[in-house]
Amino acid sequence: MYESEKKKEDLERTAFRRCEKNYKLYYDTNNKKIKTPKPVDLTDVLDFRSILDSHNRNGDLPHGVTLLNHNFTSPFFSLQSRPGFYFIPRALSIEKQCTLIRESLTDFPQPPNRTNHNAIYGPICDLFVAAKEGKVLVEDDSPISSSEAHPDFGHRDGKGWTFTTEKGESLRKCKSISASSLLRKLRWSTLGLQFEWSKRNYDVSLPHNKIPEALCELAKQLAKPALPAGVDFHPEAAIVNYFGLGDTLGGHLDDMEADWSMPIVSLSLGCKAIFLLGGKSREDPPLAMFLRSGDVVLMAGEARECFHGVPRIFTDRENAEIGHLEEQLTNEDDLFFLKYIQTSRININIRQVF
Ligand SMILES: O=C(O)CCC(=O)C(=O)O
Ligand SMILES: [Fe+2]
Repeated sequence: MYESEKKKEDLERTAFRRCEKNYKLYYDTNNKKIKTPKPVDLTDVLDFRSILDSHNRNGDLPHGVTLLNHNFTSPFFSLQSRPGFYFIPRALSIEKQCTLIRESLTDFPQPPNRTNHNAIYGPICDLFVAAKEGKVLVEDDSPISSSEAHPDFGHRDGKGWTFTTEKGESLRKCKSISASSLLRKLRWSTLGLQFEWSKRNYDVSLPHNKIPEALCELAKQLAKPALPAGVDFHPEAAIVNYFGLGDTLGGHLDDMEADWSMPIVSLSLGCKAIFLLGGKSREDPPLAMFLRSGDVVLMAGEARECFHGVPRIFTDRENAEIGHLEEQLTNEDDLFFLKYIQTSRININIRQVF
């Protein structure tokens, strides 16, 4: 057996990996004609919204789950087995969810913020608008003079990529990709201090803007349940994750921030997902829970040492649970946002780095 295969098999032996596989999207191989997802047993998935609703009806709470009620946020849950973890169901109003969805697709991926597309295409401006207008990104072979090249735009070998509305013959000689495919393939963008994925650390030398004021204020408010009175959270960086059908986020730790007593404030938008919260070892069996649009998770203190990930998002009508967004995003201007979010999930997680 190759070393890499052996490593993979070893990895699959961990409790976290087995749990991921349990919830991941697989297709039924028996039916070759229609692609049908394999059914998944969801009975063990914690559902904090229904726990809250049933608590409001009859006062019940499952063992090990605590409900807290401070006056600065909606009611929120903590778990006896995972100190430092907090779940705030329906923390974001529908209007706020819509605003954040719009921003995540327009402003947040704008340079100098970087996205997964930077490595191949350099910085891309106005991707969402280009996708809406049916544009195509083409490699421009003409050498760019140094006066034309923007210092942040990282054009390599004097070549750059530009959007065009041209179609057909003229594009055949160039490398090209449609803006709508690029939008579908957008997996992350980074705000504030830029996270450098290859080094798994922040590169403070990269050009960056501050976290947008409204997002900063929202995160500060939402962080309060995880912090002692009088201690403030200072957002310096955020990662926006974009998930389409079949996309997952593997089990990981976020350990590149200096002060682990500070929470990671994590906002869910769009289609419902399953979130796995493991323990300090990949061998600890994770807890699975639903994350719906508008839910917020905080991970501080000991919970910062817990492996976590997203093995599944649900994009089908019944399970996505985005009816409230469909009712809200009905203006002509919003239809392209709606079309995107009907089959996607967006996560914004906000961090204090130093
Ligand atoms: O998508 C999520 O809910 C979690 C995201 C996350 O853990 C991360 O980006 O570090
Ligand atoms: Fe994370």
